[in-house]
Amino acid sequence: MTRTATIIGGGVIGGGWAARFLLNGWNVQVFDPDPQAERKINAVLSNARLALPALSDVPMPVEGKLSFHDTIFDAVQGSEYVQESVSERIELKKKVYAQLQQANPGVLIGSSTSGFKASDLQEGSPAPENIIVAHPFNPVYLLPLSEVSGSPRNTTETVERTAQIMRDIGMYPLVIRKEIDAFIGNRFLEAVWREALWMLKDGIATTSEIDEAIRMGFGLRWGQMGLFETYRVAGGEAGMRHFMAQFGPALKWPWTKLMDVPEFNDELVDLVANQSDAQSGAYGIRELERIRDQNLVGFLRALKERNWGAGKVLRDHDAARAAVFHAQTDTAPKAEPLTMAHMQVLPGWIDYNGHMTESRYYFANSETVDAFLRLIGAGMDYVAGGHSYYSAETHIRHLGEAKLGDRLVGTIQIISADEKRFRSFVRIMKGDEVVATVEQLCLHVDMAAGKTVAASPEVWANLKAIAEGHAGLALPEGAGRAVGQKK
Ligand SMILES: NC(=O)C1=CN([C@@H]2O[C@H](COP(=O)(O)OP(=O)(O)OC[C@H]3O[C@@H](n4cnc5c(N)ncnc54)[C@H](O)[C@@H]3O)[C@@H](O)[C@H]2O)C=CC1
Ligand SMILES: C[N+](C)(C)CC(=O)CC(=O)[O-]
Repeated sequence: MTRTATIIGGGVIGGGWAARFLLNGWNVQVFDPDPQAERKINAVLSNARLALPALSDVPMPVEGKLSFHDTIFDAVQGSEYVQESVSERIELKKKVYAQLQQANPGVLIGSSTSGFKASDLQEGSPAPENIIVAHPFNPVYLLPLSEVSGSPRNTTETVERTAQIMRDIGMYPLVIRKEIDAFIGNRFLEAVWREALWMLKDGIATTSEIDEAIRMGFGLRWGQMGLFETYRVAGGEAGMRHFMAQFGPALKWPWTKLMDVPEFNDELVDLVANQSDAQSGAYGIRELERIRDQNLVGFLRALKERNWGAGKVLRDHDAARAAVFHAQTDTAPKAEPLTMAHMQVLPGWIDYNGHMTESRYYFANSETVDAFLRLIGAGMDYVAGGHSYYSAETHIRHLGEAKLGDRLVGTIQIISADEKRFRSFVRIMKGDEVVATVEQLCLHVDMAAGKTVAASPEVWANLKAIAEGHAGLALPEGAGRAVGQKK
């Protein structure tokens, strides 16, 4: 059954949450009194639709339904979880909770607050145990971190339930073990922000120079190793102890002005805003958001490739969603082509003609055949034992078009098989339409010897059972055809 989340406050952060829930298949019910809220959320959603699916290697869930409501009462009906993202004013947040808890007693409320502790937010509530902090980072639809911070009034179950909801939408819940203002991320960022303001105020650097110092250097390191792992490496072979011995004394040197806060006045605002306009004013905000998103997708893809940091979260989320599709594949012989793979045309699969690029048809065949090999017992364990199937010949026919977001299914029919080979006919289906067929000959090889040999008795028995099931099927139209022009 489709799950439902309520978003109260549809600004920068509420819009990002709405996109993350929707693209992960949840229905989303929004309340925001701003008449522009619907337009703004749709603008965020358009950017998110381009970015989030580009991180996925398995089909995205079917997008949930987005609805806008005139009252908090309506917006929270039938909802399993509320993400509150109204402006950072504690009285406003508490007023919203009172209305939510009256309309839907027992509903779990996560707050996006950047700094209020859960115990502050819970004050005066009849059900404080159902209010917790789930603090995200912008853009919420791409960055996985959600700082989950409860008070002693929250039960362990509530904390875990919140964390699980975050995981369900592909996030990384970092449960904060001790209640503090601003949690971990913002406590850290606030220190950096103060130092940057001091450098501007003292005329040491411009906004642009400070940004270059970050993005040309340590910012790149932080995104993949954080602070401590980075410094451990900086200690050389002696690691962290050597690093501490070398740089520990600097803690007492006047490197930072952390204890002091620059006076916040119009002069400071003008200084920062004018320099920022000069630095980045040539771009519109939505344009900057798209540039940021594309860069983040590239970084995150690189991390995913290495199964490292935030990239590991992406892989785990893919694996959880892939399990749903695996449950919809065939697991036993039958007298029909077997459904082996479910795919979705993702942004990186599109070519300059605006449709699925040709190499992805080969990929779609590989996904289908690899799943088939796992089914007959020739998966990765078998390969680790030194035997595998290699493809010897492949013929792809393009019969239709697949466009961004299309959902594809790969079916396989075994045309012939013996102990040393099989000839397969894969249909790449979009609904009932066959968009491509891929005919292939695969040979069973001894990988060390580099030659064709008979498959193990178990693998051959499984393959034979499927081939016998398909023996009565007609030779598919197009099978055995050579490449050529019709006369
Ligand atoms: N902007 C950021 O970088 C981040 C902000 N946050 C937190 O997220 C929350 C929201 O911040 P932003 O989205 O940046 O602010 P925003 O100003 O973009 O959006 C706030 C939204 O709340 C709406 N609102 C005001 N009163 C309301 C009410 N009674 N009911 C429903 N909606 C109401 C406003 O109309 C507005 O659309 C804050 O608690 C903030 O600290 C958390 C992480 C990052
Ligand atoms: C500036 N901010 C305090 C609202 C930032 C955050 O809360 C997290 C972020 O996205 O940097």
